Amino acid sequence: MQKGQIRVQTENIFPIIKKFLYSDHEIFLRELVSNAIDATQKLKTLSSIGEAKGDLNDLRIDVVLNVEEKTLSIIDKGVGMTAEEVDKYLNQLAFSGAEEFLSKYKDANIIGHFGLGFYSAFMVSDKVEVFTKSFREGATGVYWSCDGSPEFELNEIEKEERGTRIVLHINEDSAEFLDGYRIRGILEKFCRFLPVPIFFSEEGVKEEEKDKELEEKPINNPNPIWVRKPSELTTEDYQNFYKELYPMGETPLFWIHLNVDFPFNLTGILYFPKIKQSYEIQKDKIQLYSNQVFVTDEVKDIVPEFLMLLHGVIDSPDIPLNVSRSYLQGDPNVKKINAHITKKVADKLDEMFRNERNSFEEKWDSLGLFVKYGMMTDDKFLDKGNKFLLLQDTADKKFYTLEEYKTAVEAVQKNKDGKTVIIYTTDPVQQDGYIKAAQGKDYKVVKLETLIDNAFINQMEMKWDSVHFVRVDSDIADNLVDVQEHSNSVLSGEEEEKLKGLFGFQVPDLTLKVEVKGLSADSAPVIATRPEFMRRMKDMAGMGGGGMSAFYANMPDEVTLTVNGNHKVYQTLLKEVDTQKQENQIRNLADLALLSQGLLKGASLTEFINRSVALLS
Ligand SMILES: Nc1ncnc2c1ncn2[C@@H]1O[C@H](COP(=O)(O)OP(=O)(O)OP(=O)(O)O)[C@@H](O)[C@H]1O
Repeated sequence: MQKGQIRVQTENIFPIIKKFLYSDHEIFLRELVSNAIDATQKLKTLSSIGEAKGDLNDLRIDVVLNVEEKTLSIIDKGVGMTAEEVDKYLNQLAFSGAEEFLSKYKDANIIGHFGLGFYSAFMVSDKVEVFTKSFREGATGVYWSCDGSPEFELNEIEKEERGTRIVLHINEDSAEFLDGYRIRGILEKFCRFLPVPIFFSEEGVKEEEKDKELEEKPINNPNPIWVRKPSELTTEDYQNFYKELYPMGETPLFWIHLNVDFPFNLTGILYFPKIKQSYEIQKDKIQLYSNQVFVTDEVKDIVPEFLMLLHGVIDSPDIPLNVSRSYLQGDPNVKKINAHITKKVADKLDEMFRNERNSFEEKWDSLGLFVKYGMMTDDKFLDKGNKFLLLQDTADKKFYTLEEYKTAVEAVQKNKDGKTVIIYTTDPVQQDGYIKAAQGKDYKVVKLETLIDNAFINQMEMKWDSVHFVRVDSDIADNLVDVQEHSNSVLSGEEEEKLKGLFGFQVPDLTLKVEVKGLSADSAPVIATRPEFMRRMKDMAGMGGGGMSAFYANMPDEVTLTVNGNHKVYQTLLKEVDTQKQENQIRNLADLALLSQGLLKGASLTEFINRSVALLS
């Protein structure tokens, strides 16, 4: 028997490990199962090149909980360790056999790197025992144990089977890990796609209390599709895998299979979900793996912000397992991964747009959100997105790219500064009257009706210097492209002034501006419009935008009432001798216009109804 001291610089590293190594204690299980996986994978590699002799038999990993003895064991049939190896790898903290193995056998898929994972066992254990036997011919069994002090015990034992059994004597503070549901839950979280079948069972439990069927089923799917070649996979495979990840999810729109091996390693599948309403968006749906070990579902920093809306998995051994935010942000690989994913997604969208435009257009309702969000937040994506961003016309529902729209409206929607005026509606139903008026002038009114569009419009006006956006109800149709100075009103100057005076009343919570214009006789008698700038600011404030918009949040809505002097109703109204009746009729005309803007509410609306009834009787 050999006795000795764990060789580390600090006198006693264990308190440090317990406290600081990992904030989440449950990851000890991830670390130990990962080691068991590594040991098994090493054996496969060595066997494939003839360095390990004999049958591999059924390679599996067992996690066994014994509540009576308060132990949790992790058992593998991998390479095992000789006494020298135990001394080298377990007695020297931060000495990793994985690094050594990797430098010798380049392509092996090994999880460990740092030589620290094993020690995480001491976060939850009073004592750790290792029973191991190397695959090497003539090897004998080795026993190692350590009770959390820097002293360890190492001796030879009889052991029949090749491989390693790690027995953790769970400490009092960690009693939560003596619960079968908890352990199964942790395994399902971290080990769901590990490459060797893992089984969980309980000892010391009455036979009839056991769920035999569950114990006979592996915890994991050792062969997830992201590690397979895209050419071997069918649409069904991708859809089934999506179901496996998100059992409640609807069939995704499409997916991108990532597969990079230079300058970093990355595989994965990103799914585009169907989105009906932007408020349904769920972030934190992408899962991050490192060699099939689950790391986190908080992929911020690795995946560009706008792609957090996607679902799926990313697997990269180049992302460290014990991720910490500050580490990730500074990591050059992470930056490259981020840029690569953006490029891949942009290329895929571009390819779909060019090759299957119809189906791209069908998906635009969901896709538009990603594309717009991406164009706003990532300039590289903006460059590509400019080519496949779509604007849908309200009249014939046809889709236009920006360039196509510019060409189509060139003759009528260029303003005096040479900019294309994009006329949009945020609500085709509510703004129907305004849309009809604009269409009467051959304008193409496009739909920009999602939550993100407000911000998108603001940003694109800064990024695209040749366009200007106006909402269809921001002015009378005549003024949407360029403000018309002259007005061919049939009214005299005096009559116009009188009319303006009649409309000079106050409405609570609104700032009204009145102008009299000579519009065509069949246009409405009064049109209420909301100036673009003010409305945008208020919309932004409404969505929680800060800065300048916050200033406008508490200001009253600004509305322009354009009185159509050419409408025949004024011929009689101006001559009306009953001033009360005249006033009521004028108020009603104004209220009808406000109603069309959805701005007539509360007491003003009640008054309008009462006045209308009175006018009828
Ligand atoms: N179940 C096992 N079978 C065989 N060897 C093992 C086993 N567990 C640990 N080892 C050996 O001990 C070494 C140290 O393990 P440890 O978990 O501390 O570090 P690591 O896996 O190399 O890196 P990481 O800190 O990233 O997990 C391993 O590299 C491996 O050589």
